[in-house]
Amino acid sequence: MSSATTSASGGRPVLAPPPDATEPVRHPDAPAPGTPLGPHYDQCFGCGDDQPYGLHLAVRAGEGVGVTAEFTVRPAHQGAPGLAHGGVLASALDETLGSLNWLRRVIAVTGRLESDFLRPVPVGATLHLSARCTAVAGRKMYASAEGRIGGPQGPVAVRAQALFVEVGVSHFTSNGRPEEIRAAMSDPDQVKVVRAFEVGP
Ligand SMILES: CCCCCCCCCCCCCC(=O)SCCNC(=O)CCNC(=O)[C@H](O)C(C)(C)COP(=O)(O)OP(=O)(O)OC[C@H]1O[C@@H](n2cnc3c(N)ncnc32)[C@H](O)[C@@H]1OP(=O)(O)O
Repeated sequence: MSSATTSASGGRPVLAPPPDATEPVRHPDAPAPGTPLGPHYDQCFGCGDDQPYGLHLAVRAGEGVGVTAEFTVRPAHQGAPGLAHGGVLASALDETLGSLNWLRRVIAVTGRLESDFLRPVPVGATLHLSARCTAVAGRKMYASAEGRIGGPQGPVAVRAQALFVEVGVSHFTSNGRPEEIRAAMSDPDQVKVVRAFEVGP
């Protein structure tokens, strides 16, 4: 196995939780299963309503620390003629996985995302996504996701494993552009402000 996919100690794959990892805990105030989470930021490429070429991913809370989502591939998302671009599919997986943090009420960003592309996804197809948090170790959250085509029980077209790392609000306020931060903080939808600046996706 290459050094890119193994840890420095013991040869454990970097996306395998360490032995002291714990079960993920759903926050008591997490939305009930089936509740749409809505966009966390209107300009988000993954879920924002104000991104004309964005994915407009519709994520719903699932059981435990799990979510489901749908993404319909549009012509703007092509790589090969008539087929979704792999980077766009990885974005859909990333956004779905990132939404898990809202159920834990933790601010976290993607540290590592490993994707498998198993079947081509045509324009017009709807990708039925599901993601779940598998373990937590300190600031690290381990999670996996898959996307099926032809229906929620259809064949798996894409899947991913990911590591998210908990960060403070300063991750955004120190690194993001001030104009976007100001605009997002003045959003009259205070739930969105809390998600963007106190919790994340
Ligand atoms: C303005 C609006 C705001 C909106 C907010 C909503 C969010 C929206 C997002 C929505 C979109 C969806 C989501 C998105 O797209 S989020 C956007 C994409 N992600 C990023 O931009 C993150 C960029 N990276 C960083 O900022 C830093 O590298 C982070 C914060 C990740 C870590 O740097 P930091 O200095 O803080 O911590 P550390 O280096 O001590 O690491 C801590 C631990 O983690 C382990 N580790 C780290 N990296 C990796 C790796 N690659 N593989 C394996 N392990 C890794 C590391 O070994 C260590 O483990 P241990 O030694 O403790 O055992």
